[in-house]
Amino acid sequence: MTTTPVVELTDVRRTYRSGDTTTRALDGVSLSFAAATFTAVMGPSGSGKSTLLQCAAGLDRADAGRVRLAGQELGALREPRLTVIRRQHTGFVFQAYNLIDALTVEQNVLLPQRLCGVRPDRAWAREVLAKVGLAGREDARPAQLSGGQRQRVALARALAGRPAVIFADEPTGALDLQSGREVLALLRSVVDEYATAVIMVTHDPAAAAWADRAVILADGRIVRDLPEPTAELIATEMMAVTK
Ligand SMILES: Nc1ncnc2c1ncn2[C@@H]1O[C@H](COP(=O)(O)OP(=O)(O)OP(=O)(O)O)[C@@H](O)[C@H]1O
Repeated sequence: MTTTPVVELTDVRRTYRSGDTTTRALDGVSLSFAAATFTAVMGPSGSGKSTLLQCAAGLDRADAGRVRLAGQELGALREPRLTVIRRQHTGFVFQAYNLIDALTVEQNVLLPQRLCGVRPDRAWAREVLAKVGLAGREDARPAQLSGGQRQRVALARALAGRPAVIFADEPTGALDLQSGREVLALLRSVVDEYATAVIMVTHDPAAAAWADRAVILADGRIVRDLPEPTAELIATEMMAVTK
């Protein structure tokens, strides 16, 4: 069975210029991500992981190459349309949760729908909150929750729009081991139960081992693409590229 990739990058390049300095953050990256797959993006600091995520999500524009998201080529789109595509098809989870403290848990989850002008689906919000283990905490404020619980609210918010792909940038970076594992197990079950694609940047080989695939970047290029990676294999390969 062949399926159209949810996200596809073809020979993507992204260069940053500041003053006389030019940095090739992405230097010819081609990758595709299918539905119901969990990919970890790894690599040394400065290797281009966040840039890859931003370009794949349409938050940053490639200088050259093609990015397709949910069947649409992003390079051809102007900002308002790009925003619509992003809101319709993507969800985001960040290391710092990015919740709004003045809103309740449920209001945070429904915020992207309100911003889209879509009628908020409270029943679905409650379902995704139950999915992440927060049934009964709908009226709490983020400040009343632990870091792990806040990240689970962020995941519920990402799920609320029924995205084809969730981009997660170091989602366990600020969490203790146990809370981090809970978030990773949830990402895994979202992939398996909802057929969402998850693309997660992480520095942690143990976190990456929850994925179906680990892609390792160095100097803006893909240097490893490992199927069914174990933490040991990832750690070994990371050492090899960091040398
Ligand atoms: N806005 C920017 N302006 C100038 N240079 C940038 C900008 N964003 C990223 N870079 C540079 O591009 C390269 C790749 O950065 P990127 O943040 O994608 O790497 P990363 O692998 O995510 O790093 P880290 O693991 O430290 O977060 C780095 O050399 C970085 O300094």
